[in-house]
Amino acid sequence: MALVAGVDTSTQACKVVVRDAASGALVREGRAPHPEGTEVAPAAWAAALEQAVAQAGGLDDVAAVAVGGQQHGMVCLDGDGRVVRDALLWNDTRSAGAAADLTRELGGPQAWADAVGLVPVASFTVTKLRWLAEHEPANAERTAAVCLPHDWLTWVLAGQPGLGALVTDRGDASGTGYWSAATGEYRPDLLERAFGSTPVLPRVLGPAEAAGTVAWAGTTGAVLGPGTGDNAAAALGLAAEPGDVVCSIGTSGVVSIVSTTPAADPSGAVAGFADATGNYLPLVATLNAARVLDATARLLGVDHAELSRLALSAPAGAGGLVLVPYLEGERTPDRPDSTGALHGLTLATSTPASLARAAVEGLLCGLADGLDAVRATGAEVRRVFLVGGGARSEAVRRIAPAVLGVPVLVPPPGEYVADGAARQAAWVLSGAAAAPEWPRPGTEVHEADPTPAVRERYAEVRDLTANRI
Ligand SMILES: Nc1ncnc2c1ncn2[C@@H]1O[C@H](COP(=O)(O)OP(=O)(O)O)[C@@H](O)[C@H]1O
Ligand SMILES: O=C(CO)[C@@H](O)[C@H](O)COP(=O)(O)O
Repeated sequence: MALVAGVDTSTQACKVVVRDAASGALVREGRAPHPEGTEVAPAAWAAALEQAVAQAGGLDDVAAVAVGGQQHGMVCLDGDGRVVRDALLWNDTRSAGAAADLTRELGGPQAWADAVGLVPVASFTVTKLRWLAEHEPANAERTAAVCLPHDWLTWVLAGQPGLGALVTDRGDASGTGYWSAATGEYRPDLLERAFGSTPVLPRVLGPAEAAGTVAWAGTTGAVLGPGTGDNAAAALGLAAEPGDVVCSIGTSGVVSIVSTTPAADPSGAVAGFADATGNYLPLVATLNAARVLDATARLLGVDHAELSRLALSAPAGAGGLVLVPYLEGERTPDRPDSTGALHGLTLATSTPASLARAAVEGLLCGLADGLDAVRATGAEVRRVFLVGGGARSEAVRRIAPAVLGVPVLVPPPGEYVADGAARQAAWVLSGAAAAPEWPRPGTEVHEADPTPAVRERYAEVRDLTANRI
């Protein structure tokens, strides 16, 4: 029995699954937390990987490994392969001004959508590089190569074999802002425009192209997959097909759709990413998802089970209470400096149940706007899967179909990003033309009468927010 391992180096934690390459059966798993914050030393990801791998029983008997990871984070390496500064993560908003400058300088949103399928916002790597060039010129000067969290961890697993050996894949490259999913090419001119020079970039591998072999922490020889961004990995883990939407409620809220055609949305709502199979993955992401539930539970002094019970005990619309959940600023819509807001407080709505309901509905309204934006690109939505830590909430699972206005398919709680990475590893190992057919996770179907009034009231107030001080 050949075993494969999949890693999810996500925002809040590192998760590892070991699966049977032929059947996909789960054999062992492990996880370890990542540090808080939007600026993180990559060494912390390597340490969490070691811990999670140890918990998952090691990699000695594993034939192939691949890494899925949080997208967009800027990892800068010097000429000797040392990390230049802490990585700026996808949810770090300090480069919002750089995003606006870059957009203007190239001639506006349409020019960026045409060039690389996305319009710069603070999340994308290209804006972080502009920020670095402007604010930390000495660090920019020392930067000999730039890569993403999953690229870096793949390179660490390979034994850090020199900058020329850095690799990435289409899925993650498409979130940089200097690689086009439509053409499959880097745009060094855009990198030069943003950063003032063109550091070494990872080679973009095909979906099942080997990235070398593991030489790490006493383990050698396992084949390395190219890895991919977490959302492309989740789609692969769920065996999503064209028209399938994956709605993920993790640190980020994501609505992505597998598509046979690239997207280029000049409104900036939908980013024209690639997937991990050779297709495309138009995607909307918000900065505020599961942590809105964490924060509301903390405010109310309850755990997630009680928050869910409270939310379900209140009526749809929470009696008019609306939580605009921009607790970390927001990316879609582009409100990097915004804060959250509570509208509609009355004596009647000043209850834990109303607040719990408003929190669940607020985060889901952001995702429903995302689903609308995906549809507005012309994409035909076939099915909607709901995954991520937030989908463990019963209230989220039951209220989602009402707010989204479609039935949602909820697979069992699991690590679908790590599963997708494991499936990619099995694919690379097999040398076959397509990923192995592992049994699809069964899904629970949640249906509910749509509640458009909830979205209408949310739309009335979502721009009425204060900026942070
Ligand atoms: N039962 C639950 N109800 C609501 N939120 C939950 C529940 N269980 C976990 N979470 C939240 O889900 C988030 C983690 O989800 P995950 O998809 O693993 O995130 P990420 O991939 O960004 O690290 C955390 O914020 C956690 O508090
Ligand atoms: O920025 C994006 C996608 O564009 C996020 O999806 C990040 O990739 C982080 O995801 P999670 O840690 O929430 O899974």
